[in-house]
Amino acid sequence: MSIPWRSEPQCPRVGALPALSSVPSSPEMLRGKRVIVTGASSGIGEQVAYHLARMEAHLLLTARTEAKLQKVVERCLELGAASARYVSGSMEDTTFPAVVVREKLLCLDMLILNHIGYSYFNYFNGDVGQVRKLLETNFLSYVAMTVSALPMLKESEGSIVVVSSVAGKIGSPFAASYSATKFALEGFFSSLRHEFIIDKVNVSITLCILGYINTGKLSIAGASCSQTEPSHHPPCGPGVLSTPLCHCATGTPTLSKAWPGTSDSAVLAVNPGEVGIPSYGHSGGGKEWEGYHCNCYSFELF
Ligand SMILES: NC(=O)C1=CN([C@@H]2O[C@H](COP(=O)(O)OP(=O)(O)OC[C@H]3O[C@@H](n4cnc5c(N)ncnc54)[C@H](OP(=O)(O)O)[C@@H]3O)[C@@H](O)[C@H]2O)C=CC1
Ligand SMILES: CC(C)CCC[C@@H](C)[C@H]1CC[C@H]2[C@@H]3C(=O)C=C4C[C@@H](O)CC[C@]4(C)[C@H]3CC[C@]12C
Repeated sequence: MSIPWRSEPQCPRVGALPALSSVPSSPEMLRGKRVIVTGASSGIGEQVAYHLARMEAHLLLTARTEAKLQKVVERCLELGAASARYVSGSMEDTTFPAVVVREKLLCLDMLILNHIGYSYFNYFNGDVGQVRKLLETNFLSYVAMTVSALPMLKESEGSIVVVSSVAGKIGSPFAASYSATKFALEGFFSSLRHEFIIDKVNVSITLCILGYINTGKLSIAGASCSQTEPSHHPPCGPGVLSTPLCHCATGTPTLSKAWPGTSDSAVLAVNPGEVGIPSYGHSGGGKEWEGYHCNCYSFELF
């Protein structure tokens, strides 16, 4: 299996990624593209990696658990990845983002930032240290990865995909620290996108606003959800999600629509579910959420 990143003296141009919403996406669009997926050892990141593998991309996967990454890499190769390898390490380690990007590659077309550190979902317990740690993992490492990757992404006119959450758009109980990290992503990357436009930097930034996707990890203490399972109509899970997520990174916001109150097509809500979100939220331009389809639920306090 050829290693596409370091073996070539100069990065071959494999074609710029098309602007969002301009071209229908197809499996060919990512063939031969060099993509980093963070948090790829499980959940949504793992499924996105498999999807990219089927599209014959070159993959560099990261997470902490080497044994899991090894298995994911093997599966990606079986599924048709042009190449696949991993770097294990923790995004709590402030030196890790530069290690991943600068020491492991010369060329990059797409950076998919997806990992999250452990969060407890309960009343905020006053632990500032925990908030600081989560900001490091869920937010600052995204910034650091972006800074390290930007020279290569400018060269390839590539894309940055930031996986965020409904919790980064609206506050809900029991998610204060996690929510803060996702709001931070929104502020930083939306602002950066404007700067790229002003500076004519041809690197797209896509924020994916996800509702609840069942990866088997949810346990929320202190609250009961009005629905404890995600919608089964249509079936919903990380595998279902990976298709629209990859599409939104490459062209067509399938199964998605612009977030209410935004006109920027790069800000997408990607939700395969059809459960209506309660219509009390407001966003950006002050439009109501009413009619907005999202696979998530209202909380009820005990
Ligand atoms: N699932 C859902 O309902 C929703 C998810 N999202 C977003 O989707 C993305 C993926 O979520 P999901 O798949 O559920 O998450 P998972 O918990 O399933 O996966 C998290 C990934 O991040 C890795 N990871 C955890 N801690 C660290 C660390 N310190 N350094 C580096 N990597 C780490 C994990 O691997 P390892 O433990 O091996 O390091 C794993 O690969 C997240 O950004 C999340 O906010 C948004 C809305 C809803
Ligand atoms: C308007 C509000 C009532 C909406 C509330 C929506 C709530 C229920 C939704 C919005 C974002 C969702 C969480 C999320 O973003 C990421 C993860 C990580 C994953 O590993 C386990 C699931 C978890 C905790 C989701 C749980 C459900 C959350 C809090």
